[in-house]
Amino acid sequence: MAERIDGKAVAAEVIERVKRAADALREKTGTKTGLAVVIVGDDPASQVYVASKGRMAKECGFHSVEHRLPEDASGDELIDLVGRLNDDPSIHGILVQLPLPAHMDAGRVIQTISPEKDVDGFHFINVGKLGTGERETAFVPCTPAGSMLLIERTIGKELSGKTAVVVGRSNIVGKPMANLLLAANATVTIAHSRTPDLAAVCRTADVLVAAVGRPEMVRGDWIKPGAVVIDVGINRIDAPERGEGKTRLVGDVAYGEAEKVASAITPVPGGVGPMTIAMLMANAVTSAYRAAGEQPPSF
Ligand SMILES: Nc1nc(=O)c2c([nH]1)NC[C@@H]1CN(c3ccc(C(=O)N[C@@H](CCC(=O)O)C(=O)O)cc3)C=[N+]21
Repeated sequence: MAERIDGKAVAAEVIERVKRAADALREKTGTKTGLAVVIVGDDPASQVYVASKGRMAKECGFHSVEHRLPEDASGDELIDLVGRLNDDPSIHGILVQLPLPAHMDAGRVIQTISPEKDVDGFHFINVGKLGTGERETAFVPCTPAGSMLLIERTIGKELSGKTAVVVGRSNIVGKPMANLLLAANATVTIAHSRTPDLAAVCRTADVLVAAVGRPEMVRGDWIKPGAVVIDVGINRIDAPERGEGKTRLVGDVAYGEAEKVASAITPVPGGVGPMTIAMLMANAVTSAYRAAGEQPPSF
């Protein structure tokens, strides 16, 4: 049976280190790490995520602010708010919760966030820095950064000689994940919905990262025996066996099948999800260190 990679436990360790780093910075320079989360509309899933980000930020001793705009706010109103946060020296990290309402151009909004405060790592400047290996001053997107930390904890930092397959090519997960694996010297393939014989490609992977957003798409026989499997998917599906109208979370990997083949695998929930939030806190305190002219710790 595969080892179950405990993302919740690793995330708690990261949070502990963030808390200590934030305290140390405050003692040395008086800088209190400030994180602003902006949410537009009242999508219930987004509310839950934003609430847990706020809770975690407070736990880290941050100055934590939440800005809520109505569903029918204009793109310009949101951009004005981002501009004020850019100019506010008490704020070191800005996160605009995605998805935004359809009438807003999310890409345009993200590019108005100051790259120095872009703790999601979605701004072109940060994307370019990651792509060119300029890690010292970049922000790495939280989900790939957290996934990478789980891989390091499981098989180490050095992936030369290993084959990695990332299923999914989003700007938020797939592409930055591939860049991180490449930087660790893995031989990397990015596969996606139009890849012929996806199962055969996945079977080449010593490290398999599933980020497609399709419940339990990756089956047990897609997995190379002994592979490390990172399941980024968070899919809410109906669970009538739990009672009328009940739902449950599943990943992009059929866990029960995969754990019989893999050497290690992340569960859903309790795997990559908690790491995403922990890395957001790590990016925020890193930003505060940079703003204070101090060398941030590594997480
Ligand atoms: N600008 C922006 N940045 C984001 O990082 C961002 C976003 N927008 N929009 C939404 C997605 C989703 N996301 C998650 C974070 C934590 C969990 C998490 O902690 N999940 C728990 C379970 C949560 C539950 O029970 O629903 C787990 O997997 O164990 C999940 C999803 C961040 N996102």
